[in-house]
Amino acid sequence: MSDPAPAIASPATELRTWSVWAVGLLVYLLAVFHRSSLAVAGLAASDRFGISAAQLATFTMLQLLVYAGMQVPVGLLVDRFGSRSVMLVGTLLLAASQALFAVVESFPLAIVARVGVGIGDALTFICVLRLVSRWFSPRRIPFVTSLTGTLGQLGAVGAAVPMIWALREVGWTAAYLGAAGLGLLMAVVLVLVVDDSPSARHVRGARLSLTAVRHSLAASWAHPGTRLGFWMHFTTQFSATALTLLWGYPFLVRGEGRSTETAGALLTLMVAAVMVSGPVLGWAISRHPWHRSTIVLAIVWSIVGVWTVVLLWPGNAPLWLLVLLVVVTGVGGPASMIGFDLGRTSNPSERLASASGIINQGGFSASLVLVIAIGLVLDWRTPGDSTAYTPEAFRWAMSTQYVLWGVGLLQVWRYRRRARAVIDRVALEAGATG
Ligand SMILES: N[C@@H](Cc1c[nH]cn1)C(=O)NCC(=O)O
Repeated sequence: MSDPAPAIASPATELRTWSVWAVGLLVYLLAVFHRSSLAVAGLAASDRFGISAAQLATFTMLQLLVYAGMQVPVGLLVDRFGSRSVMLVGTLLLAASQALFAVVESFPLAIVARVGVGIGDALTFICVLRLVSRWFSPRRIPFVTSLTGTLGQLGAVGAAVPMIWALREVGWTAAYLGAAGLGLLMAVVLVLVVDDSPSARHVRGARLSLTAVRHSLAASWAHPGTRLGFWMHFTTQFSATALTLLWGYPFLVRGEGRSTETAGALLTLMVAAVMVSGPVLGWAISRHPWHRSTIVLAIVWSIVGVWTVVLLWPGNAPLWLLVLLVVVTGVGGPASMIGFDLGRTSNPSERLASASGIINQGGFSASLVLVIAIGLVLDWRTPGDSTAYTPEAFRWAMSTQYVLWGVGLLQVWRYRRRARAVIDRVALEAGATG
């Protein structure tokens, strides 16, 4: 139920389409960069704000909380005001918040800045998804959507090495002001290049009233395809997100006895797995849209299987098993993008962004719950106030994932049956291939 296929005929139109996408992608990449820019600055942040490791983790949790909580309002805003306007506000807010983070020295003000980063970040991704569905033909949307999610993760890689370098060479304030400056630059490029659709600079939806909002959200949620998308997103990505945003490094070093270099290499390998599997999954679901949920179930069961072997392994898991773990878990990230495709084919164009917002909430809420649960269980299984977590404590903590997998798999299975009962397979496959 996406927009009618735009006629992508001339090379000039093709070039215009890919230019708009490239700018949208760069803005999303920058949002991921800002989101991740604190991960490598942990020690410097502790010194600057005089905070403990637990307070440092508050930054990550707060950002996730704000991001997840903003998804539905942002979806509604995008349907109402269009991608161009909302994305511009998001980019400026990200730049302003990073600039604030660059100059403040107190923990409460730093929290305000990170909340700003969370809101600005939330204003980005749904806009890019909406641009993709307006600019590309339905046949290309699943692949381009997947490519967007995948390439966007390079923002996290960009946040690692350059930020480590900048923090060391130019110091905290200049490093974060530099990051903010990139946002200003992108805002200018966005204004120059991005239009909401091939035929209009701005595409605005109907005015938002409380009743209209209620009806629109209720209609999206009532469709089993939207719910299936939500639970797919919920179930696939939390393991990878919790590892990359906070717990991967301590788990590999303290829980599995690996050196810091090996842990870093394993987490980099996870990003490589995302890069390779994203386009493959995008291609697979554009060829076999009816089997989207089967692909998701197979991936989630593989993630559960590998984690189970790692957690049951007596002593430290061997390196080959940890390699398998990060690769299979990493594939969960791009697999979550399949959820958005369910949203696209189950909702009319005018509420596509709000449906995407609902779906995007799934994975990030689950990730937030997991990040908190791991922290709580680690503290519970570690004597006193020590943060010298043992491998045994990590085994307990990582096992909390089974609750989320259990709920998610059950819901995917339930809504897959309901969605299949209402989706017209012939029309779906014709739309996807034609
Ligand atoms: N699951 C991510 C996208 C992704 C793709 N590969 C790895 N992760 C997602 O939902 N992204 C939304 C966002 O704002 O990043």
